Amino acid sequence: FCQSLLQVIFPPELRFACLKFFNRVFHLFSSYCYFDITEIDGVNTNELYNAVQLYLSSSVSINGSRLSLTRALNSSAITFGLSNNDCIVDTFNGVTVLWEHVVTQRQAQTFSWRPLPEEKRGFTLRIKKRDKSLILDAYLDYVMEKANEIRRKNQERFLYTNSRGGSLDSRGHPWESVPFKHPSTFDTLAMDPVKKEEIMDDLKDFANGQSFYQKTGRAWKRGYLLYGPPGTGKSSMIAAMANYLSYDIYDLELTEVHNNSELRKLLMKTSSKSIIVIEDIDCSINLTNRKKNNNNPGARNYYDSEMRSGSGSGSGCGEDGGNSITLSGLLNFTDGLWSCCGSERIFVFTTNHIEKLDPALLRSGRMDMHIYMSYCSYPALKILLKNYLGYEEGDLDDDVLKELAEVVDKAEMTPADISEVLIKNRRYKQKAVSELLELLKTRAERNLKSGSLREKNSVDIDDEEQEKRALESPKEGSEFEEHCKKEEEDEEKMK
Ligand SMILES: Nc1ncnc2c1ncn2[C@@H]1O[C@H](COP(=O)(O)OP(=O)(O)OP(=O)(O)O)[C@@H](O)[C@H]1O
Ligand SMILES: [Mg+2]
Repeated sequence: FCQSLLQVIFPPELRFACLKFFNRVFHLFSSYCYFDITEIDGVNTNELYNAVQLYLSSSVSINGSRLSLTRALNSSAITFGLSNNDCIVDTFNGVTVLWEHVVTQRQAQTFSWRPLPEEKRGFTLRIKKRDKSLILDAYLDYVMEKANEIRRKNQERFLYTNSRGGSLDSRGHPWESVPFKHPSTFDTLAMDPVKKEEIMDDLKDFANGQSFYQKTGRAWKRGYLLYGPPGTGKSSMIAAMANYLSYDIYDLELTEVHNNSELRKLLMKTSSKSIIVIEDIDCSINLTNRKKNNNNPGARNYYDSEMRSGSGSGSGCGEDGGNSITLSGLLNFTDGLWSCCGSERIFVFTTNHIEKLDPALLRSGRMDMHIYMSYCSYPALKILLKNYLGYEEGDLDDDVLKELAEVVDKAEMTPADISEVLIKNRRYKQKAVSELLELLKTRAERNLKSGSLREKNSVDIDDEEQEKRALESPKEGSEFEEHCKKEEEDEEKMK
């Protein structure tokens, strides 16, 4: 009776209005403001909700008494989250904020274009009114950025290739992908530790250099040229770079690209935080024979004028059977205005023959760092012995180490050759070392006899010299550049 009396005196409309009024008064005098971030915003999923959830997963420690655990599809990690109606305090720029995870049952399903979950989930952010203008925007940006970082770390990364030869998939994507699982890291990479450290620092500086690139007006990208004999770890280095920075890899098969505009489209479809790789660049484009009457009809010649234009050759029919990609197109790809559609990209070219590359590719500013992957040196050998046999610094006899140090440079063996010997005998460590020593000695002797012996220093100098020569050979710019200039002049005349 009382209940129905109350309902008569206070009909629901009146009660609702009262509640609203008290709520208003409360908020007027409260020193806090509240922001609701609901999981579903209208009909769309609210990206910010997912970001907040991920971000809080990095701050919610395992100490919490009740946490929700999730593992997303394709993810390699479990993330912790706030349980229903739990709170967590966070600080940003010295300001404290409170996050609450609010979960309520959804009212009887109203009409919707798509079925909604039974629970209504959202985060409420509480900030002191006086702090709101100070941090809100910057804080939310920070949350989004952190969430992306976590997502990238947890997410399996991908290796993309353009092996379909220009055709698109059902989503209009020219790249095919597989999960990237290469185990190579900078720890497993056998090379001079000082050089390795230098490369790792360079990569970290690049990845953390957003403000630097902005300040200096440079596109946020970096180019590495890896050169050296086969089996010295160029591909392994690329995998290590990707694993170190948690980047995706786009393995660009130039022979599958028909013209420059296709190359540009491929570039536009790459995501940021990725490494774009062109392996064996000297084989992909004919950089040796610079004359038109080249002996190798299958290879592409970037001096051919129709090929250089790229844009006009939509059909992609050059005299070389459909490929009209050019060096200028390639340089535009890495250097031109298109190269910065998106950001945080690393270009890596590899070659076994640096001397075959056009100086236009080597000139400073094109490829920021030239990395020579050398035959196995003594410090690199120590890394291989540690990785394959578990030998630490003091585990091996001093005499054996001395002998190894003496012959390893003279033997000119690649880390790939040496790891073969070690893998074969990995269960018999001593046998592995003695067999390796024998092989190194034989190779060193053979090299001595065949007269190809070079001291380590002169090896380095030779390669550097080779590079220098390649850079210096054209006094007035490369043949390629002169050719371009001449063509421009011809065009002017035609006009
Ligand atoms: N520096 C290195 N450190 C560790 N392992 C190496 C190194 N170099 C080569 N290897 C081993 O040898 C194999 C071949 O190496 P990789 O494919 O990286 O050589 P590459 O320089 O890319 O050769 P290519 O010029 O033929 O492409 C790899 O599986 C790797 O395990
Ligand atoms: Mg390789």
